[in-house]
Amino acid sequence: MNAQLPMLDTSDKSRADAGDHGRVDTGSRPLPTPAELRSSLPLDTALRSRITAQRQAVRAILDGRDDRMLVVVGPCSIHDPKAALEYAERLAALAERVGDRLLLVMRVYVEKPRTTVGWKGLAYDPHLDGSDDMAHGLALSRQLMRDIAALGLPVATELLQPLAAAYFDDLLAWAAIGARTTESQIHRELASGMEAAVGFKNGTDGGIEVAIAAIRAAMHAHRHLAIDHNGRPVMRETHGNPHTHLVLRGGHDRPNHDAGSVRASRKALSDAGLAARIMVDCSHANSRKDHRRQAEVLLDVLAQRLAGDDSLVGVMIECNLHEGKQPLNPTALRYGVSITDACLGWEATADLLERAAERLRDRQ
Ligand SMILES: O=C[C@H](O)[C@H](O)COP(=O)(O)O
Ligand SMILES: C=C(OP(=O)(O)O)C(=O)O
Repeated sequence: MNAQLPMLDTSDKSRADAGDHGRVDTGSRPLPTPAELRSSLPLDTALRSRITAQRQAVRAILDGRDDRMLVVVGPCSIHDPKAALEYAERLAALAERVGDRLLLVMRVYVEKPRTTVGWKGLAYDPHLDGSDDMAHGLALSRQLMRDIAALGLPVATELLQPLAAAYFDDLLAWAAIGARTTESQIHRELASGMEAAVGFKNGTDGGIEVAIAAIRAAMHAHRHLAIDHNGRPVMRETHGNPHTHLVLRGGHDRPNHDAGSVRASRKALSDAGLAARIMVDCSHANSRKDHRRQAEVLLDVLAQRLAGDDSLVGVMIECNLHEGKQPLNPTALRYGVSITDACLGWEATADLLERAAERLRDRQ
């Protein structure tokens, strides 16, 4: 019990020492703490209240107190803050036009999970060149989310690296835990401490059981290991998040937005004693990775909703200023085009959402 612990050597030299497999850990670069970044990019009282109101609006839809549909829409990933802000300005104007029937929340995805390897997002590699200037990436991400929230648009993101969440989670109205991390206890703990509502994607194989288990886990209070805003390790206590839900994204090229799959998901939720609230991701395996098919998926979900399925509380759409995707070549990038998954273009999405709002109005 009283054994002497070795003194910790935190010098760069120690970090660069060779491991026993003969390879070197190439070192580390210090980053600002979340507290430091938050104080250099603070939220004023008006913005704080606005974000509280945005979160309440999302929760009201999930609780069935507001019969509008939640629409999480925006680029697959953000790589150019200027284009993202132009997108946000257009979306904020559209949100006003359809706001009686749809609550638009912008995807501001700054962390990307990769199937194997690839560019990991603005927060990690903002110069898109492998230099991984994370201090700049985290600051850019926070600043962009703050600018978008200030436009009046609720902000959504995928929470991937739990350590990154504290840099921007005070700005979020909605968050996703992705298909590759829904089964992770660490992400369930993270979701259990979030103020924002959290959607859990079904697994990449299409299985919804992992998401249902995740919802149950995140509803509970947890104690877990974490780093506080000042960078200190802490035992964190979470309160449990009552505003979580299932996101159907299909799996292995098999969609799961059809009425049969939605019915089966509703039953599985109810068998687990959970509220039937489902969002359909119109992209990924539901579109069979063909971005144009997102329109068909959305119209199918809308038809189910109009036929009386109120468990369908929301949809997700991957959309950018311009359609499609492009390879990541930092010296030859087309403005407003995705460098990760292919997206619908702005006009097609705006038209689709105007039509969706119109149909929902007709039902009233
Ligand atoms: O939504 C984005 C992608 O589908 C996800 O990040 C996986 O990307 P990858 O298969 O290209 O790595
Ligand atoms: C990575 C994403 O989705 P999924 O986790 O469903 O693959 C995404 O929505 O960007």
